[in-house]
Amino acid sequence: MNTYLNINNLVKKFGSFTALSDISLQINQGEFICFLGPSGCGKTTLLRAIAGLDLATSGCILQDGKDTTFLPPEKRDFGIVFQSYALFPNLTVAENISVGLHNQGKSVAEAVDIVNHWLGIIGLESSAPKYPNQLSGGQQQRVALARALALSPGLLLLDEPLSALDAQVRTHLREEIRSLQRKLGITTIMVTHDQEEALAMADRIVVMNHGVIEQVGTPQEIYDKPASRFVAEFVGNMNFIASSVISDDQIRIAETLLPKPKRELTRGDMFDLAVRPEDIEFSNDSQAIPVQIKSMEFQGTYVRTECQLVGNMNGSMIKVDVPIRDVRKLELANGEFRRISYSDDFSHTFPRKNNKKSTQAVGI
Ligand SMILES: Nc1ncnc2c1ncn2[C@@H]1O[C@H](COP(=O)(O)OP(=O)(O)OP(=O)(O)O)[C@@H](O)[C@H]1O
Repeated sequence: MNTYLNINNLVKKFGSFTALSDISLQINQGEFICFLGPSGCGKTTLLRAIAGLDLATSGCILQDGKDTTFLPPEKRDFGIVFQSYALFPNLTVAENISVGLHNQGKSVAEAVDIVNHWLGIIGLESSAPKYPNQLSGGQQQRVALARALALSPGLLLLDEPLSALDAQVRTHLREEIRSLQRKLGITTIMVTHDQEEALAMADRIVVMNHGVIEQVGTPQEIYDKPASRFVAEFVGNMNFIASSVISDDQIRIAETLLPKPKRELTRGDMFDLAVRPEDIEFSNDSQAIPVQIKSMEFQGTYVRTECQLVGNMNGSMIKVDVPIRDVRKLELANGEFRRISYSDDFSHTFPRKNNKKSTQAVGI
């Protein structure tokens, strides 16, 4: 695959504060990449460095083989869409889309053709003479997208483009953006703090925290094989169950002894066993872990139960998601004592956060 954007050892400082610390990342031609992370992790700063809106302190950025690290934005080849629609309020929809085209030296006739083409793609042909304040948020964001794409950039940058929209419009527009991006084959980077959005849209997700990259991977890799405790905590739901290694082949969770996972764990280690709620099941196996069901919440396609480990009644809850068709078979009820099990293939181990000697279960 061709690398389109090559970011090497990028550092960005604001005074003495390091917003980006030694970021290296390769993005392939045509990929849809999401920068995902909590507020303040540096994702917008990285996007702005790529756009030239904030210059990097050190490191380099190559776009299509050309060093763009210190080029001003107007010398770079990208289109950008911001969270706030950033349309010119005094220009019509058609004029908003054509602004950059005139700057690019297109004739009036060429610009009209291009504008009509994009109005057709975003389904707003009849809105050409309207002003931005006569459009809904979703429509304005479509116009902003058309304006960015009308210039045929090599790179599309999207800075939380959906976060100001209501849930239904957001889901609809994310499908539209993704299918348009696939059709055009344009390399795209989207900043988001919404993990669902990233999991649904991205070819690869770059998970960031405190100015560093924690993990780069496909949505499935990020979800199934979180590379760090931070990723495991940030993406999806995860139980962290306090465990300890008591012998060469056994671990202990509360009062239950279980086979030791086939991982680098040695006798005496205290660790958290991380398991997603959907990867735990209620089991009739007498070796499984005894719990008491403390709450049940109907969630449509599944029921989320919160369970407490028997023998550790002060510990935090373990969440178990039961598919609705199993709920009927299992006849679960609040307050009941049951057993739960998990598979080693769908569990992870992380060093105990506050490495105290304890058998308390830590749920999220
Ligand atoms: N111009 C600036 N001057 C000083 N500090 C800044 C500046 N811009 C960003 N920062 C700091 O750099 C860090 C990263 O900011 P950034 O906007 O990249 O975060 P983010 O991950 O995009 O968060 P959010 O989702 O809240 O926008 C933050 O701590 C922020 O306060």
